[in-house]
Amino acid sequence: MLKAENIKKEYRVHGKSFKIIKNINLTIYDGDFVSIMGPSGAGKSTLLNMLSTIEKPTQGRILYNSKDVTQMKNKELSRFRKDNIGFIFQDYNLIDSMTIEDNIALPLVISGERYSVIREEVSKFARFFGIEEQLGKYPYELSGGQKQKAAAARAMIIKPKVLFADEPTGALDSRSSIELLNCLSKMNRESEITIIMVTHDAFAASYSKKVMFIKDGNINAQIDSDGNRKKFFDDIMKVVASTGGEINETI
Ligand SMILES: Nc1ncnc2c1ncn2[C@@H]1O[C@H](COP(=O)(O)OP(=O)(O)OP(=O)(O)O)[C@@H](O)[C@H]1O
Repeated sequence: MLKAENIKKEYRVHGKSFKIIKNINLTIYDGDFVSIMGPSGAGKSTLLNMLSTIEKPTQGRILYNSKDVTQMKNKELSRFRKDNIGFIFQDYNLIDSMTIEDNIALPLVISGERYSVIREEVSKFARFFGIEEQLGKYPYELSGGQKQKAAAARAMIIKPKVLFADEPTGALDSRSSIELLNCLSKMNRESEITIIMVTHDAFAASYSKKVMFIKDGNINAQIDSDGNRKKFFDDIMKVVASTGGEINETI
């Protein structure tokens, strides 16, 4: 279980302070799939970065099964991330000079896994994401959708407990978005990995089980899916309309 208690984030720019996250409390249960939505500049990525331990809150606690990650020192935090957390970003963050196979394998190479295990795991995840044909290629030879699937395979190969995704479909066309969202949703169902995703896109959010809306640094609404994706999409759009939202409604 992941809990944020009274978290606040303030940035100081040229001596002026900006309160980006004002006071957020939330609980995310194991196996959940949560989207964070809200207008541009609302603090979605800032919240995601704090939940994923990339940034520390100015105040408040973030607890993973009662363990406060805001108190961890660098070494402990690195180990914690390596064992528990996966990331996918809008711009893939693949290493251009390495093949897709080597990109996906990288976390296991770093952790000193045996070569035979690495090969087996890479082909398992490449199969899951439907990119076996791309393993020998370099990132520039792939489409955006294929690159994002490779990035997702690389994030998943260490079997994280929580996968954080910041606008993972932001640069993808609708077909690639659907394929990626189907993979994420399947992974969430089958391996019970918790997924926390920032998105502008109500269609992408409709694949999750819960949407938290943030506005002006606070959570101002939260809705749950009853399993019917189309109905959930309509529910999301209603909240977006009522809170006045700047949110995409692709498809
Ligand atoms: N390191 C930083 N230093 C100063 N200000 C920052 C920093 N990171 C973010 N901000 C500011 O915090 C605010 C929220 O940024 P954030 O990226 O969390 O918003 P967002 O909701 O994810 O927006 P978008 O949808 O446009 O990506 C913005 O005004 C941004 O300029």
